[in-house]
Amino acid sequence: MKVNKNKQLHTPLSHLPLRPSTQQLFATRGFHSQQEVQESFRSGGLSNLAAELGIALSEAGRIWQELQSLDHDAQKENQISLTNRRPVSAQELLAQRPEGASNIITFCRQIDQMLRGGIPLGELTELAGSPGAGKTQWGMQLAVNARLTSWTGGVQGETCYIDTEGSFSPERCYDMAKALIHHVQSGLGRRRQRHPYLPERWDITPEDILKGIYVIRVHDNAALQATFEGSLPQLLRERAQTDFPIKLVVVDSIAFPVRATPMSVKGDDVEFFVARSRQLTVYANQLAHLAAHHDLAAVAINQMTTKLKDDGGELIPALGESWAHAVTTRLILSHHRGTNERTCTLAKSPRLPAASANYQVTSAGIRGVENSNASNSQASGQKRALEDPQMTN
Ligand SMILES: Nc1ncnc2c1ncn2[C@@H]1O[C@H](COP(=O)(O)OP(=O)(O)OP(=O)(O)O)[C@@H](O)[C@H]1O
Repeated sequence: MKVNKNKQLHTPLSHLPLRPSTQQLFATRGFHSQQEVQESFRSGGLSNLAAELGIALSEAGRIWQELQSLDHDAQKENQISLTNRRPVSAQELLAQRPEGASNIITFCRQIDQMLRGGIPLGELTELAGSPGAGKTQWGMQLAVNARLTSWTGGVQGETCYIDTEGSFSPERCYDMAKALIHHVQSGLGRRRQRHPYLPERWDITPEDILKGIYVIRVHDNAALQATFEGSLPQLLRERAQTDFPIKLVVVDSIAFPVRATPMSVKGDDVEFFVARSRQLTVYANQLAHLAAHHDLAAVAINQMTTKLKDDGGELIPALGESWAHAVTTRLILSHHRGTNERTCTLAKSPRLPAASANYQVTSAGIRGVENSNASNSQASGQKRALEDPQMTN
């Protein structure tokens, strides 16, 4: 049994937001503080911790990682509390919401309804899907849509597109931008009959839209880290005071560099896994922080992986549980074989019910599928452009 050496200096494990099964394990094996767990790890790595807890190495890795992510959250909370110690009521938080659109329209009516307006600003959204589901098409379409003006229900912003796979296509973006302008322009005449204050035309070219999409190509994890810590925050600051601040950051994909680049850790696979999960938690926190601080939508594109089960395999988003916990909203894209129809499923949201809606990839970009039986949006409430059937399809 482990002896409690320095209890008074450290928060008891029972006071930490750990999973009940982890709490119980620590209690039965005589671990009372984080310090004791760290000492066990330092003296012989995960295998020592696993032996002292009487569990498998992989389980010890998971528990170690659970503790590490708490450390990171605590650091972040400390940073925040240095600048803002006053509790804020929920009513104040609601009143502090910035004016104007708070979502990036997806251009698919049913998906916008499902998400109550589109991809939310101020938080991290994950788009996960199997190869060919249209993830990159989504990333580019959102980048184009982010430029929509406030009078079309848009957020009137620019995009930073972090391309880790080399799949960003300026030609495809150009086509989408052209189609978007055409779509807005062609509906304007009719809209002006009801809303005469609207301008006669949207004075913009596809080139203007492309100029507002900043692409950062990164080839490995080190470059991604440097981007999150340097060039991305710098770009956000530079654009913040302009008429078109960055309103969307797309990482396409977050999985590729993290899964492909070996982490600089010594030891076995479990330590590698722990280092990777920790790195992902840091990325998720950085993206969430930038999203909240700059009131932008952070979109991380993720791949799918097969989880082996007794009765076969199940396709789930890659990168594991701690990443899944860190994202605010999770959307899963799937492709119906033999058709162009695809489904977007809202798999995780802190405020919306689970739902799904269909979409297709067309030459003009991502578009909705009207009257689709497969659509199952339970969400009600529409916003701005959604009230106008001209804007989404
Ligand atoms: N100009 C276009 N017109 C119509 N469909 C297109 C066009 N360009 C791409 N697509 C369709 O988009 C799909 C590929 O989308 P995308 O590259 O976004 O997939 P992905 O989910 O990112 O895949 P991966 O994980 O392999 O990168 C294909 O089905 C392709 O046919």
